[in-house]
Amino acid sequence: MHTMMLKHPQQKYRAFAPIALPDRRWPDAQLTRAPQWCSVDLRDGNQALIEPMDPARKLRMFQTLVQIGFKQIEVGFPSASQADFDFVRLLITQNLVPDDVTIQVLTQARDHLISRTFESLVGAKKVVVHLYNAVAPVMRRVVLGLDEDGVVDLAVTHAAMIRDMAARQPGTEWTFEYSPEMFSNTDLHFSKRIVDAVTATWAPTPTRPCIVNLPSTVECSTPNQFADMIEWMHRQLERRDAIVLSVHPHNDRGTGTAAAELALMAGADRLEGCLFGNGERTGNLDLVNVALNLYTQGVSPGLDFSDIDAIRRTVEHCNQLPVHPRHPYVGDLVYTSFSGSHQDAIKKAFAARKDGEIWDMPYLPVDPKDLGRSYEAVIRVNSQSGKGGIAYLLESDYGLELPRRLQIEFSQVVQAVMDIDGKELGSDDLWALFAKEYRPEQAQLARVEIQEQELGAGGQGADVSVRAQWQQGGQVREVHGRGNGPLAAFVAGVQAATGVSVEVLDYHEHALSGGAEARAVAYLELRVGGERTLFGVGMDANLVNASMKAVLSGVQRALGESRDTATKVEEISV
Ligand SMILES: CC(=O)SCCNC(=O)CCNC(=O)[C@H](O)C(C)(C)COP(=O)(O)OP(=O)(O)OC[C@H]1O[C@@H](n2cnc3c(N)ncnc32)[C@H](O)[C@@H]1OP(=O)(O)O
Ligand SMILES: CC(C)C(=O)C(=O)O
Ligand SMILES: [Mg+2]
Repeated sequence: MHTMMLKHPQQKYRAFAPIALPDRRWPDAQLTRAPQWCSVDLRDGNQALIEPMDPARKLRMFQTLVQIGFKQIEVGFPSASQADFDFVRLLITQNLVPDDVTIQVLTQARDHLISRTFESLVGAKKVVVHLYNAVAPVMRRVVLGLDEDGVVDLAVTHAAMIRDMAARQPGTEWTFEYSPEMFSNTDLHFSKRIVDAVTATWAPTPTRPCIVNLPSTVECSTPNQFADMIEWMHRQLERRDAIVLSVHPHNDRGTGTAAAELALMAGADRLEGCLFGNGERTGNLDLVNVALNLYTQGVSPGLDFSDIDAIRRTVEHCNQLPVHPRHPYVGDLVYTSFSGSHQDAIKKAFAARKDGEIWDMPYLPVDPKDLGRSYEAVIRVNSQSGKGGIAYLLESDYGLELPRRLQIEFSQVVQAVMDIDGKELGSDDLWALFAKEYRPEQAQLARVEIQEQELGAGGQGADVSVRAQWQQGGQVREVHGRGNGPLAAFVAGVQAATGVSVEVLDYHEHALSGGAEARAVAYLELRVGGERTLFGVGMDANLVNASMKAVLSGVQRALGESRDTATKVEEISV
């Protein structure tokens, strides 16, 4: 019968036993500097791929890692396959490893694999030889068939073999690394015992340290418990001053990043992981995530992700696996807000932000531009959006600075379309909707004549008379009015022409930047027919004409509501 989730999972699974570390110090620690980074993309990442990388992809990955700034790169498991062996040979014989980069290779604690590993390394300048064997009780029991003494002996014998083989190749600068595999599932006292035995064999010194790498081969506890384990080892290990303490988290519980960060707080010096978290099962630690978490705390990670999208494309090509659109820092959607209230806050914060200020941007933990992203995708409009997002797009891409009440009015137009269509609207779509609704340029004004006459001492202001021709629907209409300014005169003319009262309640204007010619836009809030309040928008090279067009835009909209717009527009004539 098909098995189902258990009502009493304690019958099948047991909780991780807490670590006895009442005086733990890591909770008060702060991350103030970057760790040593080691990429294992070409080994742990590669061994988890559906199709392991071919030589061209491996080389591309290696060069990308070098460009990012990794100084330690695990390049393979040379005794496991001819492909891995050949790749290590290629790097060495073609001199493809920069002087400041150390390659690292993995080997099991088995004689023939170690011999083959050293064969692959002939002529290398600097190498980390990484030895591992399983230490967890289940692995001792079912895989190795050894008791604790037997496993310690396995590790020490092969650590000695490595030491001796390295001594026979003095032209290479060697560093040794030991990983008790499945450290996360192993009793701490046994982990300490085996690590101490290995480091006693290697006899590292503070100036020639070895690396002790503690993997959560399978993540099986909360990150605070992993941190307790790391602090325990950090405090208990012998020869600690001659050890670079490394961690190698996997992500089975989805907390690989947290585990790594807390492990650093607990005393680790070095992290192993992969770009964007590729690796066995749910992946290795995502090194980009940790590096950029540090960056957003003001700590330089020493790795360069200035063009994070190019790096993602390379990684996707090499791994033949996509990066999720919501992946931290790099996903397509991670700098995008669809929700109206988020958009509103971002728009206001961008407007308030001054150059050189500390980054304090709602909903954006990092400046997308630092990672080679533009602000274009920061706001995208769908049915969850509000006026702020719509206004932001029209301003960023079309230079329109809509007054607040016009934003509210136009967002209702957009929402009505969204309610029917439900699809995302880009700035081009929004502009098309705006142009259709307000016709800011359609009202063709021609032969505008403005005559101004100063009134005498007893009079007030100026007496202005406006005559204009309005070409609409293939016909030429005349508008003629008088007032104390061109706009007032024009409004009077339109009132006379339509028989409808028009009152200007509010007026905004600005120049439109961009384009060959200077242009202006006018936004008029009008009361038309004594009741309805609404906006008209006009654009023209001439500011006065823009405001006249805005009057026509608003009147057309108001009259178009009660009767068919096209015919009503035709009626607005003298
Ligand atoms: C957690 C990690 O990521 S560890 C890295 C794992 N990486 C990989 O496995 C990828 C590359 N691996 C390989 O290509 C192969 O597994 C090899 C070359 C390492 C070994 O291949 P094979 O000798 O054919 O063995 P196989 O793959 O079946 O591995 C199981 C054998 O290794 C033995 N073994 C496993 N770990 C160890 C160890 N640390 N020390 C000694 N023997 C070990 C097992 O006992 C088993 O031996 P058995 O066949 O006598 O029962
Ligand atoms: C070889 C070791 C470090 C490993 O990959 C693991 O335990 O996850
Ligand atoms: Mg691993």
